[in-house]
Amino acid sequence: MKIKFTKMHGAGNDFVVLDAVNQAISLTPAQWQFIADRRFGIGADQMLVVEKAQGAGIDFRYRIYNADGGEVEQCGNGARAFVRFVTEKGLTDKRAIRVETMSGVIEPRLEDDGQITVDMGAPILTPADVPFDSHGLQHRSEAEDNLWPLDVAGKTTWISVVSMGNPHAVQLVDDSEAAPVLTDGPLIEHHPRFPKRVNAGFMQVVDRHHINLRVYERGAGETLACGTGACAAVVAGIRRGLLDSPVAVQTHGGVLNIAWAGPGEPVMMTGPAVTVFEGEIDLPDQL
Ligand SMILES: N[C@H](CCC[C@H](N)C(=O)O)C(=O)O
Repeated sequence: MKIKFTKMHGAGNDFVVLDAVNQAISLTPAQWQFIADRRFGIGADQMLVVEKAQGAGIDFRYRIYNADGGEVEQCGNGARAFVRFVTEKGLTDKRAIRVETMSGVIEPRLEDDGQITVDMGAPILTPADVPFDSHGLQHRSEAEDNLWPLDVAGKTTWISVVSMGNPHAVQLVDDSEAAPVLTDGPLIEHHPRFPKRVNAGFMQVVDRHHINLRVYERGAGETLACGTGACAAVVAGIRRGLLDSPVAVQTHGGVLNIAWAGPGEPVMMTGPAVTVFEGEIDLPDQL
């Protein structure tokens, strides 16, 4: 099955983007895994599928698949790549676009300087809605935030839990480069207290307007940047009284700028999106 694709990235978080407006796309998890494979396939952290809108007043729908083949609710860097894609493909002439995802409608906007700002919606802060199973745990209050003790390989790790439509567990570390991202990341991702698994963020506060962040992503492993992870980390840092909006989030792939005015308010994310190359893959029908 021949499929045209566009290879893109947002701050190094890389994507294979498929136009499902002009070609029918219906793949199995094994086929998504094949596309994501960096040796046997194209290689990507996530695959993004751009479709015609389904709801009134909505311009597009976009679906997100992790490298492990699972469909997920939200992708912040992907939302910026989506805007670059539909603009470059001439699928819209709008600068502000309403796009429906599995977790609701977001509003990305192409800025004059080429950066893209996305209204990511308000964070979800009730543990059960993240979802996080807090039963039997005693949280620790820090300013506006509740920190939860997570048993990670016999060690207690205090985490904030935040959903940006997708689940995040954010912990504070002294040095993000020395943080146990590759050892503790998968243990947190698959921790039984996260029924839908979780993205594990490791945040180092540099000052009240700057953090370093690494994220071990659900279904993808450590990525060079995580947009929703940057949003979740800034929300957690502001609630803990450690940060003031706006915050520059330094990731291994570049800087994301996050602003949040407080509970009930949307998180605004600004960052880059780059088209790397176009291609066509002859995808095996049976995998
Ligand atoms: N791995 C994430 C999806 C992609 C999120 C990340 N790439 C972003 O930019 O937000 C999850 O399973 O929730």
